[in-house]
Amino acid sequence: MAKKRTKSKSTSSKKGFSFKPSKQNKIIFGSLLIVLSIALFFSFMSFYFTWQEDQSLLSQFGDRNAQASNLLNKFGAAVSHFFMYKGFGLASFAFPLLLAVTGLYLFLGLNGKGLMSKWIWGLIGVIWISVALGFFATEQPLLGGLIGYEMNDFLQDYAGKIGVFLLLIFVLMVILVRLFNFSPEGLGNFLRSQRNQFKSDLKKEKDTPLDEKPSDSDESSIELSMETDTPVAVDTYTHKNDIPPLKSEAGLDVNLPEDDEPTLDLKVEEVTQEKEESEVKAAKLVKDFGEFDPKLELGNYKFPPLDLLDSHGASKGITINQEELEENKNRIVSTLKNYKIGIAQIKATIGPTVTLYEIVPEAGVRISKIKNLEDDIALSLAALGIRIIAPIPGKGTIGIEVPNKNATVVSMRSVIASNKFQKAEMELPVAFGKTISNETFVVDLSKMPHLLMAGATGQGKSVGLNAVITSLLYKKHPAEVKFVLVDPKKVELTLYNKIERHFLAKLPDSEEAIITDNTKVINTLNSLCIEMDNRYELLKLAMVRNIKEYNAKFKERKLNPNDGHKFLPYIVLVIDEFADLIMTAGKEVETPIARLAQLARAIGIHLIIATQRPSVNVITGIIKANFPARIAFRVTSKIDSRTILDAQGADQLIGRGDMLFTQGNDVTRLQCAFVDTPEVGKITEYIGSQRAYPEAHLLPEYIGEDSGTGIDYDISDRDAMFREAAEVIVTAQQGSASLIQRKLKLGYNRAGRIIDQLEAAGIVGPFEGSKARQVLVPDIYALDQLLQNETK
Ligand SMILES: Nc1ncnc2c1ncn2[C@@H]1O[C@H](COP(=O)(O)OP(=O)(O)OP(=O)(O)O)[C@@H](O)[C@H]1O
Repeated sequence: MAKKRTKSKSTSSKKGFSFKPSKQNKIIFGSLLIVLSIALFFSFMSFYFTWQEDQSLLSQFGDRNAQASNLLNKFGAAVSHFFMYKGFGLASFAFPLLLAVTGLYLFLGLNGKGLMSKWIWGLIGVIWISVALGFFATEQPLLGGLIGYEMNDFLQDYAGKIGVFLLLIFVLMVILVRLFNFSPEGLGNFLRSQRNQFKSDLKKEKDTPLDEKPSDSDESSIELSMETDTPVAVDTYTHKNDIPPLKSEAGLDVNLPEDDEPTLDLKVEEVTQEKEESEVKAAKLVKDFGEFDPKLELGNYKFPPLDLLDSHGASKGITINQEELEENKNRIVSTLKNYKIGIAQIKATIGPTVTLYEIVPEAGVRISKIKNLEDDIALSLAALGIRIIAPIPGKGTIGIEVPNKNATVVSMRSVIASNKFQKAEMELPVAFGKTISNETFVVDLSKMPHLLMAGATGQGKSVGLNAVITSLLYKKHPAEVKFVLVDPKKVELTLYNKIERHFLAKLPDSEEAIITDNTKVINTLNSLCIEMDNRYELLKLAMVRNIKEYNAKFKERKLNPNDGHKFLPYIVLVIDEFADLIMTAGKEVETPIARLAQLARAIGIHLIIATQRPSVNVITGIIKANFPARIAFRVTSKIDSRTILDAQGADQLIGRGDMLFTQGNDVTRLQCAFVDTPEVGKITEYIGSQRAYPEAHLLPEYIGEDSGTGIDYDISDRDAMFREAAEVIVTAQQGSASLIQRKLKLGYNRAGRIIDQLEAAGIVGPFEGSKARQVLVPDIYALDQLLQNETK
């Protein structure tokens, strides 16, 4: 390898600027050039002071006794005379520089590809400087040297002074364009940046005493005037006193586009480097401490055992009376015959509450005919709650569901113990119950992503909610999921108080975690909206798309808690009686619920809403549109069924946990798992008796509309949208924060603050509970008057 490398190096140097391929020779020759360049530099320097004294000695170079005043004696005097006097004057300093650069290239064994162009441009520069000095410094011919003087003279004889001047300008342009990529825009940018820097320097200078200004920058300015010849740059440079060398060099480079590029490169490198660094750091942290375990704080937490649940006599399995089966079959066949519908085949599937008779009609029978006769068939069969499915989706058969005389209870215990639930690899697995074919039905709440539950009173909603919560309690650790429970009925969810410090979330200042007061519900919903916004911000910072990816990244220790990152538990909001809430608080709850339903799925906030009044003013279009997953328990009318499911059928259910579930398209009939209040009590008792977090999970604080009453706001402190908000309120004659939110697309906090400011300004009245505030200004004209009088 090593051999290969030396070989390739030597071949590349052959192509470049090298005389001898061997490394030693290059070092020797390089050192010679460096030494020579130093000798030349000192000779040239002292030439300016000694040239007159030494001039007479030039002819006596061979005389050993003759001593020159030049620092390098006769050698120095002769060489300087040749370069400076007879040659290019001051520009000759470029030769020691070029020699030194060449020497360094050779000495360090660098690839000498660019050397040739350095020499060419160096020589062009030398000629230009010497001619320019010959042109401008006519009084001091030594500055331009003989060549500069003579060339100038020669050119002026043909082109005159102006011609030579223009020629010098043109060559300068060529040098600037070719060598420094000069362009007018670049110059513009450069001057602008210099002006800004100059301004900021001036500002700084005001703070620093004048005598601190540097005086040692002359050397650099000489060097630079030779190299770049850009007075602006030199001028600015001398004004600087604290710019690091790298920056000042870049600043002096007239080639601005090039100047931009390296900084851009540098940024990109920084980012990738940072990323790599953080990844390495994360890997090291994981190696040292293992992955982050959110459950560690309650490491000894024990999941509730199955024994806490009752089997409700379901261990016996489904008992079906053979006679009943036969009887039902015969009645179906004869009834259909009455309507002239022939049956080719009939099959029964026995479920916990209903038995499904699957019928294959004779060829030529139209399905629509059977569908139309649904009510008549039901009447003839004289059984309660017959549901006809014509045809069964995905099958060419017709289904008739007939309730069993003795329904079997589906116990929560049996569904929790089922393999399907135990092995469910879901984020939020929920075991609802059993299907008609007696299979356990498990769905992922995080995929739903929100659930609407409706049904007439006493049909099993509360049991359904308990089944959902119980499923999650059996599968999730307190660190992984938090519940926000809203219970306007005040009795249904109280049992969960015991697990407040394990599983519940609440507002910082509230005493009770379970919310029973409607005004608190509004605050909680708005607080959840803030939590949602905060979580989106975290997801954005972490560059992930959803809570699952975020938590995975956090566990891998790729997200720094010092930057505000934390493990995010799922939040499940359960509202037991939505109708009551929407009747009293109206839009104020509908808007945040709709917002949460629309946006919260990615950040792990899921809503479960139950209502016993499934009318359109409760389940509004906006709510429905955002709740694709719906459960209907038995309802009293076909209209209610349509309101919930967009299909009929819920009116034909038999109650006691008999339900229809839809997640968008198909409707599945299920028997809800039964979990009784004492069982829930035992579970919460079991969890509640274990070590808990110091307090319930705290939601972000929400400053409600009522909190700002009576506060005198300074006019200058008003929100930028104050005026627009006032116009919206006055035009609509409705003083509600949610109106401002909607019309001006503002956040809850901000709209709340604006309402307070409007109250302080006397535009709206004080907070009146669930009602909108009174608007005290009748029209826009009066508003204008009021605001004008304020500023006087
Ligand atoms: N899945 C079920 N299996 C067996 N029985 C059930 C089931 N669900 C409900 N029941 C029975 O129905 C009764 C009423 O249920 P639940 O309290 O859930 O009704 P609800 O719809 O919440 O009523 P409300 O709206 O008045 O609160 C229960 O006490 C229970 O006896």
